[in-house]
Amino acid sequence: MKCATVAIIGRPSSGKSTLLNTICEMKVSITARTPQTTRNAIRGIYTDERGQLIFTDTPGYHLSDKEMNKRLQETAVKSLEECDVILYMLDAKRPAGEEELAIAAILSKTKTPVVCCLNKSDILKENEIEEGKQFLHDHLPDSTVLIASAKKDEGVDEILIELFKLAPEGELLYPVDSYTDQPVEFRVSEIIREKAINLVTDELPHSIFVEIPDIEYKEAENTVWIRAFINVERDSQKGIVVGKGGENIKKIRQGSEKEIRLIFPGKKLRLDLQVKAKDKWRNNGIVLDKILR
Ligand SMILES: Nc1nc2c(ncn2[C@@H]2O[C@H](COP(=O)(O)OP(=O)(O)OP(=O)(O)O)[C@@H](O)[C@H]2O)c(=O)[nH]1
Repeated sequence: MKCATVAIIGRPSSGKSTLLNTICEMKVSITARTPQTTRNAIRGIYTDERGQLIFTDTPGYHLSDKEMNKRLQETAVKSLEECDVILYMLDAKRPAGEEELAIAAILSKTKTPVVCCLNKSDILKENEIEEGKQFLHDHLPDSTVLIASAKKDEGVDEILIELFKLAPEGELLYPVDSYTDQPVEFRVSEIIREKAINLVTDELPHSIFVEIPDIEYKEAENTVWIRAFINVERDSQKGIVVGKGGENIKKIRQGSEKEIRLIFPGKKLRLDLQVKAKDKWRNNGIVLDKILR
């Protein structure tokens, strides 16, 4: 049996969450059109007859001094030091800039083996593939390079083959039917956050975080009752999330309920959603500690 922890790293929007979801066949990490939507080191677990791969989805590596971005980088680097294999995702559609060089520089210094994946093959042109390969050859000559489309599930089996090749021998760390070890509150909050930011993506994608103060199972009614707060930074932003006549919040609720039900099969669901303003939570250490666990 093989068992490995795999850290997925890459620039924002390179497709890390999409790949994790394709591999784990269940929503474990939110995906969005806006970069930097992944804030935590999230785990997805893949198990088959070869063994188990435990994935950490690092936040998109992003160069900036702001406290939030600094924390995101710390989380990313920490996951690299603790894992058995690194899976480096590149979106070769975008030219390699300063951020890509910074990631490659960090990876070239680690002793952990690196598998590189040129992602979005479904939309890549031949010259973009060649440029991506050249970049990796120049900066990470010892790493394996694969080409895949996380979205279309093409080349993903080859990624698994390579990861298992590099995985050390070991017993399974999680039961065979697990696909994540995230607490239920966190998964629920991420589903709601995804629905919210995808609706108000241009106005305030990074101003939103979701808190779940209560999840209760009422046995007599066979109902899971969830209370959730969608927090924004200013009072004036509340209306954007709620939408005209409540249309946005309705869509957020409906979209979220559909996915949250999958977490509680056979049970009824009641989701109470409230939008609140939490002043400048992005520069608030206590709030950051809470959401960047
Ligand atoms: N065409 C195409 N689009 C993809 C592919 N993989 C991901 N995308 C899209 O790229 C965007 C970003 O994908 P994510 O999976 O959220 O990217 P990420 O690397 O997790 O982003 P962060 O959380 O910001 O670090 C989404 O719109 C995805 O649908 C792919 O293989 N092909």
